[in-house]
Amino acid sequence: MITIENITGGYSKKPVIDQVSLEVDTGEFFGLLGPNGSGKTTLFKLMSGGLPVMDGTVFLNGKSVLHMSQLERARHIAVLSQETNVSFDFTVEEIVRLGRYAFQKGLFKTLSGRDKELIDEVMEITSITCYRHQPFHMLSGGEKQRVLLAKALVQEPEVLLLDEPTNHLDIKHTFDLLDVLKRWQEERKLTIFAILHDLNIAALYCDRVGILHEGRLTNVGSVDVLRKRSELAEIYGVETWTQPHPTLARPQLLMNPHKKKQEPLSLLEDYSLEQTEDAIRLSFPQQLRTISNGVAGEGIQWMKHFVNFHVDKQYDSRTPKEDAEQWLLKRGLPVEQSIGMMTAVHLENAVMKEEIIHGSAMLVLVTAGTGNAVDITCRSTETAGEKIGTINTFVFADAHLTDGALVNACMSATEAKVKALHDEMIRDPVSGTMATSTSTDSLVIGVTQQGTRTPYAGSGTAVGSGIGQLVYEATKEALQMDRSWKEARP
Ligand SMILES: Nc1ncnc2c1ncn2[C@@H]1O[C@H](COP(=O)(O)OP(=O)(O)OP(=O)(O)O)[C@@H](O)[C@H]1O
Repeated sequence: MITIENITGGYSKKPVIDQVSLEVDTGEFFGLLGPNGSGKTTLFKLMSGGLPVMDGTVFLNGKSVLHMSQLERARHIAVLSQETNVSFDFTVEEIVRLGRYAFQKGLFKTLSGRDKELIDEVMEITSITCYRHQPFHMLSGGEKQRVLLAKALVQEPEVLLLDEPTNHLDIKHTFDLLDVLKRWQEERKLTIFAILHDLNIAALYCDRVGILHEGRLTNVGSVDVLRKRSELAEIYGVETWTQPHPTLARPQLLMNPHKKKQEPLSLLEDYSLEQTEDAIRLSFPQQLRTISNGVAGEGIQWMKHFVNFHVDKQYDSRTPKEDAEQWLLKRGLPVEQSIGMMTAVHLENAVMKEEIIHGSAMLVLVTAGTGNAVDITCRSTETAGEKIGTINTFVFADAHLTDGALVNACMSATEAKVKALHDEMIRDPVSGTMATSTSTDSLVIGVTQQGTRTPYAGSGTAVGSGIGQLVYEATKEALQMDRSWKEARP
């Protein structure tokens, strides 16, 4: 365990680092963050003996690090600082070998067989074996960084102090290097104290972080401290948003540039509509913030084009996403900016409604078939087996919604659809009870993100109730059209 106790120091009488205390557990990866000039490198130098302390001390497992000889310190602590200047023209291998110096015995300090094996292993995992015989000064900044990391790792340290270890590295080498460190941390209980600038990298790799601000350590804790938007805005002067990583329980930050304001979008005037037998396409000149379960473009996204494709009753639905993406491409629509849904319902039965409700412009498009109508409260997963019935709902609103409000909006649209199914007496053909949906319904909510940001879009809000009213009317009418169409073609 490293214990930093009230450490104070700097370059003149006025200290840069002011009474910093911190404990880093054995086997922990601690990330020191902070804006330029906040004192990170100064603290690093005070900890590693590169700068004399004015007050306080640093302990490693209870023993004062600052009173250790250089050789003794090198047996426990490896340092990778920002300075990559190497005075002699050593080869890569010679530099890495220097890392074993503190452990070499005898008058001539020769390398043991184990030392050589370790050097080979570390050169391999830091991907520098191919530069083995090259002069260090002929390497790129990123390659030098990896060589110096290899030198630090062959010390087999208990503690590794790193000052911006990835600042010269491309994305692949950044992740490779941090993966190596993480593996050593986990397998060898290596304690890592690293200065990091990239908050997203810190969020992915650190067990705990702390932010240095004007020489004082603040916000020490799990990486969830990076969710504190107002603190980050105060310390860094940048507006941030936190998003969850899609597969890891770790936050990721998005930054807001101070960009020029976009032309306002008039939802009901600025869209274009194209309808053929094969597809209905609605496009906007700007991307809308969307939440959707469409076969193409699902999730939370920014999208411009919204397409409902007609498919044959016999459509083989094994690769719906790929098919929808191909159809988008055939129409010259970029997959990254388009939502695609499918329906076997004839598109002349689509219903579109637009209105300004409670001051918000709304546009709703629905196609409804009920062959696969289902009562979700019945336990059977058996369906009628007919593939023609699905309800596809496109909802557009001139509103500025949080992600939570987008979920609210989905609920509002769904509640309205269920009411329409109920009022049209649509039944689950298997259970005979009232249907709540069809088995393959799709929905998109698209909002302009203009105006005042609101965290709610449920039934108690103007936006939610507007969505509810229009979706109800459009779904009811679409269900009636579907019924009439079927009755006309028994
Ligand atoms: N050798 C030096 N002599 C005098 N002042 C220094 C010296 N090195 C740094 N400073 C000052 O100490 C303060 C902290 O610098 P430090 O390098 O520790 O910041 P940092 O947080 O590591 O910044 P960065 O993110 O830019 O690397 C700064 O105001 C800097 O000007």
